Amino acid sequence: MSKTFTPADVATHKDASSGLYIIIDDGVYDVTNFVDEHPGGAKILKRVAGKDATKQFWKYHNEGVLKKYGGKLRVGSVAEKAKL
Ligand code: HEM
Repeated sequence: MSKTFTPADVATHKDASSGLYIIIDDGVYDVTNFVDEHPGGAKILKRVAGKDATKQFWKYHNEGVLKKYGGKLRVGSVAEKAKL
């Protein structure tokens, strides 16, 4: 199911109780159940939860990562681009 989120909606999902959402490009990803298996570590993902992590994401990953995990983790799209 795909939803449309504003950056403000995503910002409410920044801890384990509300779920950990991050924005990459125009996508919103729920990484709540992924943090513990993230090869880059849980800490770094928790730090960007609720935020636009596009810059950080593309610094450490390539297209293949979103192709592999995007289908499983993507919960929707951002209505407007977050200001960095
Ligand atoms: C949907 C979100 C994400 C997914 C599915 C994901 C997945 C992965 C995967 C599969 C790797 C292993 C390396 C590779 O195959 O390229 C990795 C490494 C890493 N990730 Fe992520 N990641 C996500 C978000 C992030 C974010 C937002 C950050 C930074 C804030 C981050 C930081 C890192 C770092 C530092 C590494 C280690 C790179 C290295 O050892 O060279 N990741 N991630």
